[in-house]
Amino acid sequence: MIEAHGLTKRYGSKTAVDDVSFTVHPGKVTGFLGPNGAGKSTTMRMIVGLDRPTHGTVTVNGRPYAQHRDPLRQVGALLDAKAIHTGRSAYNHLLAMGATHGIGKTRIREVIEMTGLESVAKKRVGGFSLGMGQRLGIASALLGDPRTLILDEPVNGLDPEGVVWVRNLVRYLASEGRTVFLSSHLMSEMALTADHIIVVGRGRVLADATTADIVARAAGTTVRVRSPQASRLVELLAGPGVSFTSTAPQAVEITGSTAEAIGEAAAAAQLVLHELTPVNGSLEDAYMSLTQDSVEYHSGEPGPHTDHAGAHTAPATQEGAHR
Ligand SMILES: Nc1ncnc2c1ncn2[C@@H]1O[C@H](COP(=O)(O)OP(=O)(O)OP(=O)(O)O)[C@@H](O)[C@H]1O
Repeated sequence: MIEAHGLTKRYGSKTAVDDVSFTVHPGKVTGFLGPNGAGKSTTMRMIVGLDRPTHGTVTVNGRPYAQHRDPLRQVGALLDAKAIHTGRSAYNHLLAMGATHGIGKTRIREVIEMTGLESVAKKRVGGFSLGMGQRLGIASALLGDPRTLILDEPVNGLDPEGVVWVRNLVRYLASEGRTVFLSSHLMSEMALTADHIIVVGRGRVLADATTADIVARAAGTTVRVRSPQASRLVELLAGPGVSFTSTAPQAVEITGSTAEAIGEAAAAAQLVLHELTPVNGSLEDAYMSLTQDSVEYHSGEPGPHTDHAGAHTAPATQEGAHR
């Protein structure tokens, strides 16, 4: 279990983490999402005592990290996969880590096997690919068989097989009753992996709910309609907050209304409908709408009409802008 209360971190005038409180529960995979610079890594670093909070507290399994006598058995962390002595072999790296906790060769061989590093375990870490480095970082985190795992971008650099492997591994670890807290920018992967999600933006918590609840917020906001009288239907439904995107002849996606309201309006006007489908939202949709005001580093639109001022593009609420 990880418990943060009023956690705050300032670097000079920059507030990286701003009065953040949350609980990460055992037996679940909790995803930690947020735009670049939102404060995820800083929060994770404070959890494992690598950064000192300016205010507030954070405990892991009931105590501040530094007060654990056997930290490797309490918390396994992957924070920066490159922060490993490059001259050592993977095996020797794990041996050196294990020596601090009396962890023997049997466990080292076990984690090497679990992470698929058998064929490169005796090679120098300096020659590792990004994916192999990530696997070694995960092996290091697992070494002490910890009750809590904190993984910052664990699938970064992994191939598709590796991504699925991490998903299955963290789900298995959570099913054993461990606390698993991981960050990722891959929304589709997070949707498949996490039971619960905490979203941060500009150092503050924007959402803390089950993945299903967060996705549900974005669901049902768009309804796909096909009708031979689509243009009549658009005229009928036009109003504040309702927008339309024509997707094909006689087909339109309507945002800002519900399937029930559209169906009833069509029936009252005796308009024929061939399709009336609420379009399920995705975690990405929900994330985008939650963080749209918290993104610090905006990209321009692709193509020749890039907004060179780098200004915030308007949310997709105008006609034709939704998809
Ligand atoms: N040591 C530091 N000194 C000064 N500012 C820092 C330091 N570490 C982080 N920051 C700033 O704090 C903010 C939060 O950074 P952090 O790395 O925690 O964000 P993040 O959510 O992990 O971002 P990303 O998704 O890009 O990894 C950023 O604006 C960053 O520039």
